[in-house]
Formats: sequence, structure tokens, C-alpha cells
Amino acid sequence: MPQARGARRSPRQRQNSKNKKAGIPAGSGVGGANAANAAAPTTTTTTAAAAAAPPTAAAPTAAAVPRPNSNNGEVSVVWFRRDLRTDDNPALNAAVAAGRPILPIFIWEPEEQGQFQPGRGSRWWLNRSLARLEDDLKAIGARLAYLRGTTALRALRSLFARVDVKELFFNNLYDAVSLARDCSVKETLNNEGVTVTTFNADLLYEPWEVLGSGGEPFHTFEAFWSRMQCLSYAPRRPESAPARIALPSSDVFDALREVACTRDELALLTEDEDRCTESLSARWRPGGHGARRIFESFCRHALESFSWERAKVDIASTSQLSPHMHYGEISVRRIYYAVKDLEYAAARNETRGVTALSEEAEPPAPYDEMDDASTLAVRRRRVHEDARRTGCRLGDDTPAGMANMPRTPAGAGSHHTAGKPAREVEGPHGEYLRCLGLREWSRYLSFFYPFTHERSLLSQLRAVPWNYDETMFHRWKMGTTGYPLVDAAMRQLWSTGWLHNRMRMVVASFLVKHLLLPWQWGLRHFWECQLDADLESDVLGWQYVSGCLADGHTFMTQIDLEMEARRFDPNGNYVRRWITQLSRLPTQHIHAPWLAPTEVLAAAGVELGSDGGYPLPIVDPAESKERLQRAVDHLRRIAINGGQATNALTAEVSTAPVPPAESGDDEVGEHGGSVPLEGAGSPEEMSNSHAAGCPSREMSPTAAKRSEVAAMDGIDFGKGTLPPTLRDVHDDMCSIDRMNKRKRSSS
Ligand SMILES: Cc1cc2nc3c(=O)[nH]c(=O)nc-3n(C[C@H](O)[C@H](O)[C@H](O)COP(=O)(O)OP(=O)(O)OC[C@H]3O[C@@H](n4cnc5c(N)ncnc54)[C@H](O)[C@@H]3O)c2cc1C
Repeated sequence: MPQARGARRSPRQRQNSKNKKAGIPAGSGVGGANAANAAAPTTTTTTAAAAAAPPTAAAPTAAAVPRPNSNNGEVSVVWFRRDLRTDDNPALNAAVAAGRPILPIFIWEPEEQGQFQPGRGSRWWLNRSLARLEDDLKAIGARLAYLRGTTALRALRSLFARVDVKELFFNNLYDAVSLARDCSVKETLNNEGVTVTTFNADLLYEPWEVLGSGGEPFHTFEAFWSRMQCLSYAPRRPESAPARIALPSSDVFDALREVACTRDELALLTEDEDRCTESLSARWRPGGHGARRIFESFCRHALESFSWERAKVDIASTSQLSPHMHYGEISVRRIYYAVKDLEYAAARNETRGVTALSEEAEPPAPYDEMDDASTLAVRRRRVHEDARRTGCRLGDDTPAGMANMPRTPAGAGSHHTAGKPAREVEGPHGEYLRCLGLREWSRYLSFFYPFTHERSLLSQLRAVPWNYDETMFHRWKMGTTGYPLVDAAMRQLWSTGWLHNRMRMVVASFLVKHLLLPWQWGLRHFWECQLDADLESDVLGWQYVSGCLADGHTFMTQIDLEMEARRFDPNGNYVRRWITQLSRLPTQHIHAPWLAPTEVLAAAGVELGSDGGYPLPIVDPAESKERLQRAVDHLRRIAINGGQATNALTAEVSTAPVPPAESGDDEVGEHGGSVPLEGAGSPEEMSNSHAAGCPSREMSPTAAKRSEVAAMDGIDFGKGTLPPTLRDVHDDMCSIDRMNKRKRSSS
């Protein structure tokens, strides 16, 4: 059927035309969507998607990089980024396998990271984590070199001008900033005669391994998670650290002196910052050893009760591994297999320690791998079966393409959940594995929609009439909003650099829905303070809470602060811990001190609203609801007017009330994501592309409620324009404009 003018192309069509431009035959799978391609190394192309895709031994075209004069011997360089570990580090292991002496490097290029250069908390962590990595590398005979540059490419080129580097190895990252940088590094260096090889060390599966039946990316967590668990092969097994690394010759280190510096010279923290962050050392132990210790202790004490206690904020209910995981000090595959191992042992009534964490104690039978040849054959067969089942087209079925595939087949006895629907196979630690799934999802979203750190995924949310009130923003940051739960969390964030997920959701929702401040402001503040500041997870959290995602909170619903407080801090211990002014207030008033009788306040020594006392609420709940309602009306008018923004915010008074507060059960991604998405094109087009990829699923109660409200209002706030491929990063524009153009052209 001929495509209507202006009609939206399917992801497959887009991919094919992108491939065509890059000289890749249609259906080859590059940058696209099939399991065979997923794990196979591919040649670098010009897209950001390709930045994360490992290249094959692509014949370098020209040797344009200035080569060193001295003949100091060929070396391989391993570029450490957010994989600060020697254990399960595929880039490091591949460099060892290449057989040359190895030079491990770290590059500090904050200018290149622009507004997303690491904040105070994150730099504190990085500094200490690098020190631990130095030790770990020293233990296997290697020396970490530090480079400083305005861009990573410049730093690498100045190194390559002095040292004879044959090959550069690094592990993939998926945030928008890294994707763009890595793409240019790969392309330039490959063209200049240095082979660049990259690996997956951050995820269970690469984003392009988990796609819908039409090869399109998912846009709801449930669909993604179900598909991920249905893949017919398990995530690749973690690899041990190399026993020994060959040092380059002393000439190399002499040459290095001109370009390298010490960790102190990187000046990751100013003196003032270093002083301010002293208290962090008492609580956190950055580095691989600290990560393993935390994880083991979590497995022993909290994993068992994680599924029902994880929402409690007044106890250590979660693993608190996020900063360790952000810097890759512990591999997600180690964690995954350790948890699976415990599940498996529990199912067989065995008592087992966290064996997968210890390198000496490799897990027994079910994890045992087959020899390489049979593994490859099994994997190849499974990929074809998978492709047949899901309707995916396979790319080149070359041995080179298959060699890099995950190696644990999901055969009988394996406790990977291959081939079964997600819900059926969730074991006792399913909730914890879901958290790892959310982490994967955050990278997935960032990879396929790399504009989400700036703009809402759902396009109509880009027109919110925000209340740009800096005083309110300041009070939110300082924890002086007058709402104890919010203030306690903001003070905890300020002083410890870490927050429980529930609290992140509460303060984020308060900023967006109660104060109507832009979520990007909140993200910036989080970015500066968090020890675990992680662009992909941060974006996922903020977009989820702000109503920017198809399966997140809706924009029009406010969180019920009092209910949250009573559910997750029932005794007020959390508030008392962080707001000493309120510590003597009885529990029944601790979450709403403005409602407490004067004599109770006086007895507890609480002064409300005075200098030095606890502030009165920054906004009246009723007023904030009205303001949110006006914003919703505004968005509704835009949608009804076909995208024409009107300034008369108060001209029409909607009869639809702001829906009741959301249930406290909403963890990120918990809804089941069943609201269908619709692109700017017709519903028919969409059913051919996006929706077709999502496995059918039951509608969750929240989603059903939301659809009901939307139907009453005559508008579906779950609908939006989702640019389906990376191409949209480059030509994405406000979808309202696009919608108008399309309307004009069709009329
Ligand atoms: C507004 C907002 C901002 C956030 N910003 C960040 C951030 O900058 N960095 C960050 O790591 N997490 C962020 N999160 C996600 C989540 O809050 C943290 O990952 C979690 O609280 C970390 O605690 P934990 O290690 O004890 O997690 P656990 O519950 O023990 O989970 C284990 C691991 O799974 C991953 N994980 C769990 N939940 C999520 C999630 N919702 N999204 C992504 N990964 C998850 C983390 O790596 C975590 O360490 C944010 C959430 C929200 C709502």
C-alpha cells in the first residue's frame, strides 16, 4: 500500500533507509533489531546507536593519526570509564587476550560532558573509586594512567602520538553524552588506523537485543521486561579478573610523562568541596571491595524481605548499591547470577552463600558452560528459533557474528527463565531482579530516545506552562517547604548524597505537581547532589514521576503527601532523624505540624513560621491543585486546538476535577504500562509499528483508572508522539508543530 504523504514511517523503514545511507543492505540488522546482531560485533556506522555497537575487526582505512617517533613497542590501551573494576571487565579481558602489553587509562574531560559533568557527590565518589581501581590494577601488575583533555578524542590522539597503540578497548555506555562522544572516537580512530573494540559490561543484554516482533524498541517497561525474560538465551556469564597483565616497556612510561598526570592533578574536587564531603567517608566505601561487601550483607539480611519491605524508608530496606553500580565497581551480571544462584539454592532447599560473587567459588552445575563449539551451535539455533517465533529478520549469520554471543545456553536445568512469560517465572527474588530490569530499562530508553534528558518522551507534556519561581525552587532544594516528609528527604539528600527510591519519587512529584516547577530543574539539582547521579536512571525517574512516560504517573495527579508519610514513615522516625526541630512532636502531628494545636506545638518546642523555627507550608494544597488543574486545562486546549497554544489559561473552566491522588504502591515501572501509545500519525499506522511490538497484556488497575478518567475528559493523556528511532534525535522537533503541518497538508 503506498504510504500517505507525511505519514510516519515504521521503525523498520527508518532503519533501512538509515542503513541505506550508511551503505548497509536492508535487513542486515545493523543498528536494528535482531538477536543475532545483538551480540555480534558490528562495524561502526555514523549513528549514535553505533557508538555502543562493538565493531568487528574492521579494516582501518588510513593511518592519519600522528605516530610516535620512538619505537617503544606496540601496546593495547584499555579505557576505563564507568566500569571501574578488574572483575568481569570484558574490555580488559579482551586486551589481555590480544597478547600485547596493556596500558589502562582514565580520561577526565568534564568540558565535553557539558552540563552533565559529574556533580560534587559524584566527583567525590569517582576520586575514591579511582584510588581503589589503581590498587586493583596494581595487584595484577598494571599501572593506571590519567589523561586530562577538553575532549576524550583529543586526549587519546595526543597519547597515540607518543605511544604506539595498536588497539583501543572500552566498554559501552548508553547516555546521550557518551553515545555522541564514543561515536566520534570510534569513527575517527578507526579511520586513523587504530582498531577500536567495544563491549557490553554494563547490561544484561544490549538494548538492541530486546526488541518487538517488528524489530522496534519497546516504550513501556512491562513489555520490555517481559521480552527480556523471554529471550531464549541467558545473559552472558561474568568473567573473572585477569591473573596478570603485561606492563608496557619503560619507554612507554617515559613517553607518557608528556601527556599523563596524577589523580591529584586531575583536581576532581576543590579543597572546599573536599572538606564539605568529609562526612561521606564515614558512611560509604567506594570501590569494588566496598561494593561486594554491601551486596553480600544485603543478600544476608535484606534480600529475603525485599519484596515486602523495600518501600520502607525508615530502615535499610534496599541494597544501596546504586553509586557502586553507577561507576561499575560491581558488575550487574555478578549480581544477577548471585541472586539467581540464591533463588536456585532456595528452591532445592540448599543453604548457599553468595557464591557467584567469589571468584574462587564458581557456581556449580546449572551454570556450567558447554564447550565453545557446542555453545555456539546451540546459541545459533536458538537465535534462529527466536527470530522465527518473533518474526525478526536475522542479519549475517557468520561465525564472527555469533562468536560474541552470550555463552550460557538456556537449556534444561538452567535457571535462567528463557522462553517463559515474565510473570510466570518470577522467583522469590523477582522484585529485586526487577530493579536490575529498571536499570536496564533506563539505559534502553536513553539509547533509543537519547533526547529524554532534555525533553519529555510524550510530546504534549512539552507544552506545560511551568511556574518558573526560583524562590520556591530554592526552598525545595534547602528542605524548607514546610512539608516534613519532603524537607526530611531534601535534607538527607543534601547531607548524604543518597535517597531511597520512594523519597526520590515524593520530592520529585512535589516539585512538579505541587510547585509546578520544571522537572529539568529538579534533575539538575539531583545531578549535583547525588552520589549515584546517573543520567539514564535520573531521567527515567524524573520522566516517570512527571507524567512524561506512557507507563508512568499521569501529569494531572498529585501525590498525597499525608498518605505517603503515614504509609512509609508511620512512626515519624525518618522525619525526626532529619528535622531536629520537629523531633519532639507527637507522631500524630509530625507529618502535618501546621494542623497541630498550639499547646502541642509549644510543648514540643516547635515554632511555626518564625525565623529559626520550622516553616509554614510553601503552598496551600488546594491552591496547588487548582494551579495543576489550570495547567492540565492548558494542555487539553492545546490538544483540542490541534496544537495551537493559547495564552488564555483561565478562559475555559474545565468541569473535570483533578483525579484523586495516586496510590502509594506505584514504584517506577510497576503499573504494567498498558496504556497504548499513539504516534502523531494515524492509529492504523501506529498499530503497524509501535503497538504491534508489545506483547498483549492485562490492563493494570491504575492504567484502567487512568483510561477511565481520560475517556471522561475526552482526551487520552497516555497518548503521545514517540520518535521510534535514533534518527529522531537529529530531526526531532516539537510534535505539535509536526501534527499541525500534517493536518495542514492533509486538509
Ligand atoms: C526522581 C528520581 C531520580 C532518580 N535518580 C537516580 C540516579 O541518579 N541514579 C540511580 O542510580 N538511580 C536513580 N533513581 C532510581 C532509584 O531511586 C535508585 O536507583 C535506588 O533508589 C537506589 O537505591 P538502591 O541501590 O538501594 O536500590 P535497590 O532497590 O537495592 O535496587 C538495586 C539496583 O537496581 C537499580 N535500580 C533500582 N531501582 C531503579 C530505578 N527505579 N531506576 C533505575 N535503576 C534502578 C539501581 O542500580 C539499584 O542500585 C531515581 C529515581 C527517581 C524517582
